[in-house]
Amino acid sequence: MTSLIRPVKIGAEKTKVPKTKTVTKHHEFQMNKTYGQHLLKNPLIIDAIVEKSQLKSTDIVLEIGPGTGNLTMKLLESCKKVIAVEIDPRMAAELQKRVAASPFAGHIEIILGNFLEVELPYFDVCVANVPYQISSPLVFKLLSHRPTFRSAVLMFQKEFALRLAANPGDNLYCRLSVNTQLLSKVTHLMKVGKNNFLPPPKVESAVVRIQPFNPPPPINFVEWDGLIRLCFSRKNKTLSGIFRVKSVIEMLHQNYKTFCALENKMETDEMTEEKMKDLVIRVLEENESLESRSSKMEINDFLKLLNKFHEVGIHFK
Ligand SMILES: C[S@@+](CC[C@H](N)C(=O)[O-])C[C@H]1O[C@@H](n2cnc3c(N)ncnc32)[C@H](O)[C@@H]1O
Repeated sequence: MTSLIRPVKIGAEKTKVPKTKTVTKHHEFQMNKTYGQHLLKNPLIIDAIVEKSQLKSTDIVLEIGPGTGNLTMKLLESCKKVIAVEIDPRMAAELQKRVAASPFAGHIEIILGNFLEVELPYFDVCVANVPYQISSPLVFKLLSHRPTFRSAVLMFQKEFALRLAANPGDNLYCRLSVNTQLLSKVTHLMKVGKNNFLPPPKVESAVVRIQPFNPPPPINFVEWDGLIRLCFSRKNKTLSGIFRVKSVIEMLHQNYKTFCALENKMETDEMTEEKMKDLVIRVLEENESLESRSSKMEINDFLKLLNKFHEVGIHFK
């Protein structure tokens, strides 16, 4: 359930049996591990995140998972308003109390709910130490939000952050890297050690900046992701090897027939699986991609390839 809360209704939602008991400056809380509750306790890291966010005094900032407000209080000093989406009513209540006792009482809106399910309002910048367990859907929810925001400065598990920012040839270059970098510029900003959190997580962390391209590229993301999913199914295999597999040809043949039906084109009896295979290999050959491996391909290489496939009626969804 999504609701705008003021005042916060404590106990509106049941929380799991707590695992870790943590005392912070403001309260005694029992942290809920399923919500990834690791509060930022180092003020220097908090200051660095706010500084890297390059906020304007007129900005509306979206914070995902404000917790007890350690980052929120700093954000409030640098912007017009913070909209904070928090799933745990105990955290939301604590935040509400903390802000009410500060000069920023009228500058916060708390949305109690699951970030992945709430309808997001307008915001200029997103800043958050996010719950790591929802990192991937969180990024794509932000990137599909309209109107496009200016930038997001986000703390993730280190390996996830490195994947987001990875370049062709890097070990961690993957589907997540190309899908994110198709839609935005990703910059790695800093590493953050476990001991800056309370309680410390098991993994190291890192902060990245994501700046969505505005306007977004005019690409059918379902088609794009279909191609990318296939190419990265074995990222070190040649495209020729990937596309010759029988199940892949069957899938592309089926897509071809569906596409013809949807476009009211004559169902071509002549298009057999054998011919589909020849067509696919011809496209790869003409595009000089037979020996290409996804692990080394740039975003533009994939875009060019997708266009070539579309030109001959080959679709990925
Ligand atoms: C890593 S803690 C960060 C807390 C705080 N921002 C800080 O840095 O001290 C993640 C926060 O996200 C909240 N959270 C977890 N899952 C969420 C979800 N799906 N939607 C919104 N908030 C969520 C947790 O309750 C917790 O407050």
